[in-house]
Amino acid sequence: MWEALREPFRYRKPKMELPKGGGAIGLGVQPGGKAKKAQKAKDWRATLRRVWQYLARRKGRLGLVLFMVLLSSGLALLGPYMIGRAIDRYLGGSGGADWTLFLTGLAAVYVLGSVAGWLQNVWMIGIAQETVYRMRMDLFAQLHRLPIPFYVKRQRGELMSRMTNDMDNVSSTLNSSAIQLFSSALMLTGTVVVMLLLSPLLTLLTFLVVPLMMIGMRWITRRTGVLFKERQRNLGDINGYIEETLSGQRLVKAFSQEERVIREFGERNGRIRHSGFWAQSISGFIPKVMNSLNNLSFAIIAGAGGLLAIGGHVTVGVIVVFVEYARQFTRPLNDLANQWNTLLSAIAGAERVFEIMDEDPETKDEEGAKDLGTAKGAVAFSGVSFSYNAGEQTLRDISFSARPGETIAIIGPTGAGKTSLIQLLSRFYEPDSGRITVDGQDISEVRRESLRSQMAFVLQDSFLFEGTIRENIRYGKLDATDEQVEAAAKLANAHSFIVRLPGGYDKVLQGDGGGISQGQKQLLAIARAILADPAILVLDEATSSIDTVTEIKIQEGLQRLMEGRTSFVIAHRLNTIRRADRILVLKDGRLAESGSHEELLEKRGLYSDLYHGYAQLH
Ligand SMILES: Nc1ncnc2c1ncn2[C@@H]1O[C@H](COP(=O)(O)OP(=O)(O)OP(=O)(O)O)[C@@H](O)[C@H]1O
Repeated sequence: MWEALREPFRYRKPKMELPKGGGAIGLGVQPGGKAKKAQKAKDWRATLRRVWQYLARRKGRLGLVLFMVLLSSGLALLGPYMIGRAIDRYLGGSGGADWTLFLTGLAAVYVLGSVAGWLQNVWMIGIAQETVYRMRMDLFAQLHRLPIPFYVKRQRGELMSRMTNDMDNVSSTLNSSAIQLFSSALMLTGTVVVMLLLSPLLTLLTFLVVPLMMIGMRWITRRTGVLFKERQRNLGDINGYIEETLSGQRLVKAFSQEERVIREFGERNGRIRHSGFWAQSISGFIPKVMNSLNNLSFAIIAGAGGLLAIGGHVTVGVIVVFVEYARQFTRPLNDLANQWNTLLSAIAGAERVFEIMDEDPETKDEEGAKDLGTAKGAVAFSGVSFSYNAGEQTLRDISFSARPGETIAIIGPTGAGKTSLIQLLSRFYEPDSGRITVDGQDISEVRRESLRSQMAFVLQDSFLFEGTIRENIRYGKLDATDEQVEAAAKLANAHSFIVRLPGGYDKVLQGDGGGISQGQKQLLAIARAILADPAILVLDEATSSIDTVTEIKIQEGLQRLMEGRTSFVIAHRLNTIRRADRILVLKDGRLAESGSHEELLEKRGLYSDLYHGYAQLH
């Protein structure tokens, strides 16, 4: 029974999976010898240095904060000293006349100390917020500069966790812990100096407890450092899982996987509970250990101080000052230990943020890359080969050309490379060899943005943002007037369904087009592409069945969209294929055949087989 109750809380040494490219922060319980430890230390120092680069942008303000820290620490040392001196003077019989002055002075010291502490906090929060603001901006910008392959490998939720949880960790540490650490270190030094000046012997005796404190703290932080880092990673993991299962909600329901999903979530949740429990519980020891050792130091001061006072080596005032200072030096030590953990988890967060910032962004446009300008739409592939992973060629030696305004249908069995071909044209990926040109210009020599601005995509699953229908269509051309938006919607055959919706063009769509049908989503995507008015169009024809009326509307809308533009259609409908100026038949990454419908039928090759097979099915 007891074992069963204990089980969820049993401490298991965490598995050390260090994040890619990062490294554990310093306190070193991980295996790996000296070299690894040195590397880790270097890693966390490098992380701190990078955070410092952000902080350093507000050097002036930071200087003011440091001044306030100095002032408040100095005043905190002065208070007890004044009390000790007053006691000695009183006991020595010289008190009396200047008590009012003394009390006023003491009050001034404490009030001023509080004001300085408050200012230091407010200013530091300002600096921290600005730092986190800049880091968040940089991270978000970087996320939008990263290439598509990066996203293929990552879970969206896990990335979002870096943007939220990890940034929050950095933020809260900068807000308070960082400056508290500094102020604690300062207080500690100041206290020791004054204590030594007052009585070196009593100082030494008081400090007998320090090695014990150090050992206790080190024991604790060695464990919690790893656990905090693990908790952070577990949080990222669970966020990824939540995002994935919520996005795939239909799939989960369709395959009745709810129970399994809940169970798997439970396992992840359990890991967070486990690391969170141990990290918090072990770090919760710190104040207890410190308190006990603090009491021990009081006892030493009282006992040894009493003996020294009887022997005439110190005054009672000095003992009072020591008692106060003992409290003051254990508090910063306590703070140091507590803040150290927060700092560790912030460093872990910052490391995860910088890890993304260090990812290679989309290969930069070549030096001197040109603007494509307004394209006519002549597209040519010559000898293009491509692989996602080294050694596994996805496209081999593809060559074809399309004149402006032509419709090119791309067909072929699943996995033949149709989508990959389109991805190369839009430079989501770069070919291993060969050349792709638009209007005779090698697309690797033009600015990506100028290339993509000449293209529009209508994919099977067109994405709609949360916002009004009008805003969603306008995404194709942000400066379009309301009239232009409506004209595009009319051409796309979307107008009639939009005006029938409550709110019409101002109806707010929930996330990804919730609240409208699949066919309606496609009509909106077509309207968006019409408004963008691109020279080159990429269409991925829907394979899902849509009712005949909507289907006819979509076909009409698409025909209008394709007029006068070079269109690449991953085609599934016979009508589209037959009407195309050229058909590219892909098989196993090769261009098996190309030509018009009639030409290819005459060849009696792969296309003819596919066509007849398809025609029989329909
Ligand atoms: N991101 C990726 N990383 C590695 N391999 C990939 C990736 N995307 C696709 N592939 C592989 O490349 C090959 C071609 O895929 P592609 O998506 O281009 O085929 P497709 O003809 O569009 O297929 P479908 O008709 O099923 O959409 C497939 O074998 C696929 O497994």
